[in-house]
Amino acid sequence: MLSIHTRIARRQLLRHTTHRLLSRRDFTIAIDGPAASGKSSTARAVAQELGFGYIDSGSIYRCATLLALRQNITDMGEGSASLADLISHAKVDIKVRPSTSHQTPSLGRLAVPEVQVLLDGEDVSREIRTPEVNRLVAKIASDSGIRQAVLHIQRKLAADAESRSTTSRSADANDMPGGVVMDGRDIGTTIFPGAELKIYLDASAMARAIRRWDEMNQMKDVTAQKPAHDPKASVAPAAVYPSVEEIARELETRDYADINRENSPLRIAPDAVVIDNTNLTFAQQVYTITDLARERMGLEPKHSDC
Ligand SMILES: Nc1ncnc2c1ncn2[C@@H]1O[C@H](COP(=O)(O)OP(=O)(O)OP(=O)(O)O)[C@@H](O)[C@H]1O
Ligand SMILES: Nc1ccn([C@H]2C[C@H](O)[C@@H](COP(=O)(O)O)O2)c(=O)n1
Repeated sequence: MLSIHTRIARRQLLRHTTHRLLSRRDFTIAIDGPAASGKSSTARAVAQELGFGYIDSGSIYRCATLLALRQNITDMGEGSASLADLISHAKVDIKVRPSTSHQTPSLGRLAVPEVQVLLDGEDVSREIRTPEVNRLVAKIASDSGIRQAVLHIQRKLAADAESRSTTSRSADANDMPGGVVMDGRDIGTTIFPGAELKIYLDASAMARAIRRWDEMNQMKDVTAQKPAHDPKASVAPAAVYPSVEEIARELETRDYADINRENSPLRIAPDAVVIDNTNLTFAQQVYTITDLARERMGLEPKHSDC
């Protein structure tokens, strides 16, 4: 026979555990915005700060595009159904590796986890970001059959987001409900219209193009620093790296396609918080979002001074 105290303690433990289980995916943060506005770097840092899972929805469209290129499907009229079938039967996985160090000078000291994208077990993280994929992805993403297939993958990945959460939660993250941060173009409008926090991240077209250009040049520098005996170390010819103007044109073309497509176009959700980060530091934009999330979870904001 259990004592009354033991029974009360057990009941409290059960209630606490149930609350923790129920609240694992209680909080969803949707981050939408145009290309290169900082969505994925911000979403990853926010996820790590809050100990949430992270899903890069654009990478799923990129996987579909890679499949299309590999199968030579470029006509979305005829190929749509077979590509939708291919992607819906493929296993897309997004693995987050927690980071403790800053990645680039522009990001300061904030940790931005690395993300690995697996397509049927193959690491395609680099292959889905090639110029060929960049050129085709907006066309693939405008197809309604593909969007429907990707929607199911997105919701499934979110459902087991807990296994994706960054393992090194910040000091007080254990007191928080679980959650997921997903970035894309239609997360707050279509995928999770009930998300607890919706952010529309924007920046001027020139700031976005310069940041992308900087990013490419940093990668070029890293490649150049590899030892000369490494056969993979040869620096790609300069012509491979586009100018800021070319990058700006590519971003503009992609934004135009994303905003003007019929299915689930890029829109600002009516209840979204719009953050223009043209003149913000990376830390300012990340902490603005984590503090908004903390407030909505009933917790004290931590960075009201930055
Ligand atoms: N406030 C900021 N100041 C300076 N650089 C920033 C800032 N925010 C993000 N960046 C940088 O801008 C670049 C683009 O960011 P990111 O890749 O996160 O954009 P994105 O919106 O996810 O892009 P895409 O839609 O093409 O996937 C990255 O190099 C990132 O480090
Ligand atoms: N929820 C989403 C996410 C992405 N897309 C499209 C739009 C982009 O052109 C493409 C690649 O996205 P990125 O990796 O650059 O974020 O995928 C979309 O339509 N909906």
